[in-house]
Amino acid sequence: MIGKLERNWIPPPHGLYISDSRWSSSSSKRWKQRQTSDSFAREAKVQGLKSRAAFKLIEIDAKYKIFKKGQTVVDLGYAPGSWSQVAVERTKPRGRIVGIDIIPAQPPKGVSTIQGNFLSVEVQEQVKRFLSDPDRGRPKQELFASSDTDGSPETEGAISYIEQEQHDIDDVQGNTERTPPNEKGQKLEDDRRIVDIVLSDMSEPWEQTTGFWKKSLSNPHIRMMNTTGINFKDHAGSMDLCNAALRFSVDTVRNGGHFVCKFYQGSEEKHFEQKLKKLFAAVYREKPDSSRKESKEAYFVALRRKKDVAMEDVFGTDNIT
Ligand SMILES: C[S@@+](CC[C@H](N)C(=O)[O-])C[C@H]1O[C@@H](n2cnc3c(N)ncnc32)[C@H](O)[C@@H]1O
Repeated sequence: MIGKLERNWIPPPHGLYISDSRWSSSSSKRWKQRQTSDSFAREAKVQGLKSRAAFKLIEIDAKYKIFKKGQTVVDLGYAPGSWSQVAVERTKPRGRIVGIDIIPAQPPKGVSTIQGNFLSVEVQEQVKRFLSDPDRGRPKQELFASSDTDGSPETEGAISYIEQEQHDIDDVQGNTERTPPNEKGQKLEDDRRIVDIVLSDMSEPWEQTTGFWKKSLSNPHIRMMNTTGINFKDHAGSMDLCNAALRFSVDTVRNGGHFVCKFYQGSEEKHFEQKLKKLFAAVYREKPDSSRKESKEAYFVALRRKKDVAMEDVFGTDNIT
């Protein structure tokens, strides 16, 4: 079903929306009503996608062409998983997709997942450890395939499995001095950053009509960022998540890699945009057609990570924790 996703996909026309975006006791009923009258939700169902959110990423990719075969993609706030589904489809056959979410969810096919609060430094470190093996989470049957029907996977600029192996041999044999000593530190730093794209759609949890979380002992929904309909609160919460995603990207995104991040509009967004511009060559704001008009959500699309930009260049010396 997901094979129907095309790069030049044209969004279906909008259905009728119920204008109240706040969540109240009767909101579940309204949500269901809205889903049935929403052409994006209907289309998602037809295409076997886990949510209508997929179309936001499809629209972004149609415009900016961020995906290529073989990429490593980190999907922050992946659940229920429609962005990851799109990423798997567009990076196959050798791409690897790592999803992180605070709530437990069934991973979409071909996606490795880690459950945890991404605002926690420990969780971020766990994700980095997972990523540090460039082979981990990559489809095995494709890794050793001699050919594939779509042509060679594009891993332009990527550290492939074979290249990584060569690095290890060079280290053992002391061959690393081929790189001039003054550039060695930067080279090692560059080699460690092996993520091609960080996606963050972190915000309110997806609607669960039946669910474990309401009964959960750890009650995870009170720890995640839930949208409230109170604009400044949603904005502040989303800026925390955006900053966590950006910090992580400084450490993990390779030169030339990309960053897509949802935010709730408000006074801090300009400052965040300036930080993005320090790390990326081009920064755009997007409000995809498939994003509900009444929602204050929008997306930053930041393209082509620049070389030689450190954490303090982006966040300043006071803000390094
Ligand atoms: C709008 S949903 C993402 C939808 C997803 N992009 C898709 O296409 O299916 C937002 C997700 O962010 C997650 N989230 C919110 N705060 C988080 C946090 N601090 N750490 C990890 N995940 C978080 C929520 O649990 C929720 O599943």
